[in-house]
Amino acid sequence: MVDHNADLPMIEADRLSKFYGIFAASREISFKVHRGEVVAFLGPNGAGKSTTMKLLTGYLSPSEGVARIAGYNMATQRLQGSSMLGYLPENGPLYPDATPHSLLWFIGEARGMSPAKRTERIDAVVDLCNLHTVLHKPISKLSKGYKQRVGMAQAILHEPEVLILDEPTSGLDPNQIRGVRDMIRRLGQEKTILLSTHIFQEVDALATRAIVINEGRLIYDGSVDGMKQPGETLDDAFYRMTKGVNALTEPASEETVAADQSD
Ligand SMILES: Nc1ncnc2c1ncn2[C@@H]1O[C@H](COP(=O)(O)OP(=O)(O)OP(=O)(O)O)[C@@H](O)[C@H]1O
Repeated sequence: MVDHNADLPMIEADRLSKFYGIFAASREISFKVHRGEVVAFLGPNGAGKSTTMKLLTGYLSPSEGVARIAGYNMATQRLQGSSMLGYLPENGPLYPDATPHSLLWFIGEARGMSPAKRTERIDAVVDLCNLHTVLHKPISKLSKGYKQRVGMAQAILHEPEVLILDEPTSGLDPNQIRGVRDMIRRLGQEKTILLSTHIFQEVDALATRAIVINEGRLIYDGSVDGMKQPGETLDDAFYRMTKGVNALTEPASEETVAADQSD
């Protein structure tokens, strides 16, 4: 039985690790996100953000550690945890042959909603995500922006308290980015949200707290402003913390490499 008190973390990574052979995609990641927080999940390409999000949602099983959503262990109580959770995966919704309407209908059914409730909720998310014009087109034929909106619609269909959003604005045009950001801002007034992004403007606009991972390990968990040293932008702070991993810069000089290895 889960104790639903106000202090219960809505998202909890408890020493989560995922190994592929000897490679650790994430290693002993621990953090808690409390009700009403909007937290940015940052890290260079390949840092382990999507892996950690998949572990938290129960989509992947951890090699070690426990993922909890609203106190439910996602390995042993996944159904209960999933009922509280909406997840936008990195590559948007699957089922390319479905239409947004048939996908939402199917997901509503799978989540145990009555036909009347399904109709009511589909109408609501179609309005919220502005899907009217594409409702009966195959998802495979939709633009990236519309696919992403269908992904958001399926994530919020059952009015979950917790949202895990993996790069919700990636590949969108500036107007679509603004629309998705506005939606996240509105949802953030009521929900607990963990969102990964590479757009620092988005971090400043939406989140008050940031969790940074690099090479599978958690390297920062604190306020967004606390990441920055005096005079630094968020961009500078991220570069310093992750040492320019994956940055498209000139190869480091031997001196720099030697200095890097000494710490
Ligand atoms: N199934 C798998 N088998 C082997 N390695 C994997 C597998 N899935 C992910 N990885 C590796 O784990 C590491 C972390 O990947 P992950 O997708 O979690 O990174 P990410 O931080 O989300 O990156 P991005 O910003 O590019 O989306 C990468 O090096 C990736 O190649």
